[in-house]
Amino acid sequence: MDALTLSNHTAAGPTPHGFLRSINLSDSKTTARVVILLLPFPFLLHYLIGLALFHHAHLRPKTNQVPPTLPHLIPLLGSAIPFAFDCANFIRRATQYANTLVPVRLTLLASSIFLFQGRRTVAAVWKEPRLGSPILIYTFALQHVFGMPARALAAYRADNSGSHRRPHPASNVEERNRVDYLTHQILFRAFGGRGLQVAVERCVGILGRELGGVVPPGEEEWVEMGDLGGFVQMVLGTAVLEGLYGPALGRLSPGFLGDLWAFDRATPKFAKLMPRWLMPEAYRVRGRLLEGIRRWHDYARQHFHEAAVGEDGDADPYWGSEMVRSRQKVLMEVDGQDYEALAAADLGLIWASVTNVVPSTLMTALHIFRNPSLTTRLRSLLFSSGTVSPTTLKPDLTTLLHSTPPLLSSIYAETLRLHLQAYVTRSSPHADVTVGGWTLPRDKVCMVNTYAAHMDEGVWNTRGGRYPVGKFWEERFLVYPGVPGSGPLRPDIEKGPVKVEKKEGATKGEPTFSLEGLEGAWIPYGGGYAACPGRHFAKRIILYTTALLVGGYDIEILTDRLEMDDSCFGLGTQKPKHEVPFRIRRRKGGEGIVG
Ligand code: HEM
Repeated sequence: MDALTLSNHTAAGPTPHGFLRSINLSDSKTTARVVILLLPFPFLLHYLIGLALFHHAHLRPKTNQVPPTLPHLIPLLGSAIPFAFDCANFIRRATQYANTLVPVRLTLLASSIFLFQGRRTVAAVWKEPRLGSPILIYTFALQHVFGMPARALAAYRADNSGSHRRPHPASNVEERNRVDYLTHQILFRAFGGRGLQVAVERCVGILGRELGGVVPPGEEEWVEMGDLGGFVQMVLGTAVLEGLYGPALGRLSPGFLGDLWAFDRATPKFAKLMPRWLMPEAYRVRGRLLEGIRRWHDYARQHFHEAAVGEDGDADPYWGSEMVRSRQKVLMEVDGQDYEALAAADLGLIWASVTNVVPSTLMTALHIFRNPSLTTRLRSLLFSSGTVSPTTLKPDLTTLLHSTPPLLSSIYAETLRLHLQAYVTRSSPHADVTVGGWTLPRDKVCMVNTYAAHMDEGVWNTRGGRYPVGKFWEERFLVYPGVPGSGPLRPDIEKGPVKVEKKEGATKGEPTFSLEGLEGAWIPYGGGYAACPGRHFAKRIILYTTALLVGGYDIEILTDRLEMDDSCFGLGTQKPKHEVPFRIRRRKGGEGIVG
């Protein structure tokens, strides 16, 4: 008889004591088997207790409770593996309870973070001024992704004064060390008002020049190319980089833009703290980028003079813009900063300003040009609305902003909804904070995931499942007058008091673009005081580039294949997994007037 077979049976079966007595523990093989059999029990027990607490918290919620912990098997490891490696699926599963998006606490390698999801909860996070600072994630990124030296990080870590003009009353950080507030002010000036206008004008001018280099004016032959992604990265990437940071950076380091895209692909690995020996090439690329920025800074320090500032009152050929000049002055006053630290800070800014707007434009264009009838329809609207001139075939920036065809606005919003996969991070360094009926403990990390919000079937209108949340639908954000059930929100949910943007293009009988009721639901740029400072710039660049390509060029996509790459989940805009071959030619002026 096997040593595990029970010897002490009762009428009702073996007793537990009999079971244990019956095991022949002197047999080491048997002991090992027993240990192996019993090993999962503590983990299972831990999981079951977690599960019970999790359900209890949702079924009998207390006012302002801390979000419950997602049950997990292994205590210290927690949900770290699916969080890091099965990101998109895990986030969707972890934030759902009874088909509703809910906040949840995740255990990750002995620490914990809080995911705050659900459109009303997210809207409440945006409105809470104590959650207005992203300094925590900013510091993490500067250290682990952008390579800022430790001596310079101390000032960022110490800054608990917040992003607002008035420092938090419990903070005693000196004014010149308020790096969070000071850098935000510079960004607000650069990407708001006049700063925004001249920056966009510079970028679109360079975009025209770059396109002309690929498809020369006057030529109407098709040019075939291997990858639309590479093409947009090159022409629009150059336009944004040079428009914001000036011509010297790229001239002194000709491989800079290529390295920036290689670095972008490696950012998830840097964020997961992968060491140098596991990805030496990525570290080399980052080293080259930092060296290129230092070279540019040195050159600008030597050559800049006030008279070099151009007619727009902003650009100069050395630093590139007022934004960069101001950052140099302000950051050099902060404790512990030096030229190396400033290079890392600028790598962060350059990465943020190029690597989302370019793939977002690419995906907008790709969705349009993959669908020839959509291209024709949009082209016709661009000409009939006066957005694109029928003679030059170029968009007019002012008209584009004031009378964007609602279809183009809807395509833009739908592209960002479908492809934005970013974590937006907040914390409250001084006190616990209650938002939307949930409490975030002091100094804990609160994250909002844009993908979870954008895939929320409880919020988005799918016209009864005809247009699933995971598929592109160009009309999702259009409201048709007199058509019940049109518009981005599910018809059966309350819009609530929130209104993000006025409807555009309201002409009798025609559809209008609407973001009504979507605060906390459509969040590609984050939200609240710390929302992406480059969002107005990004919107203008995406709309302008799309209108320029649709109005002035024919583009044929030479493949039906479109799979998306999730490897940068959490860090920004999705890109296609494969190359997208295409051909492009200029259209003839005057031909564009359709319908
Ligand atoms: C489609 C394009 C873009 C998307 C989807 C996007 C998205 C985001 C998101 C989600 C955040 C976090 C916001 C938050 O914490 O609430 C962010 C932050 C930021 N974005 Fe953008 N962004 C885009 C383009 C740009 C551009 C063009 C610039 C600069 C010109 C820019 C500069 C920044 C900066 C500097 C931050 C960090 C701000 C801080 O320190 O708080 N972004 N962006």
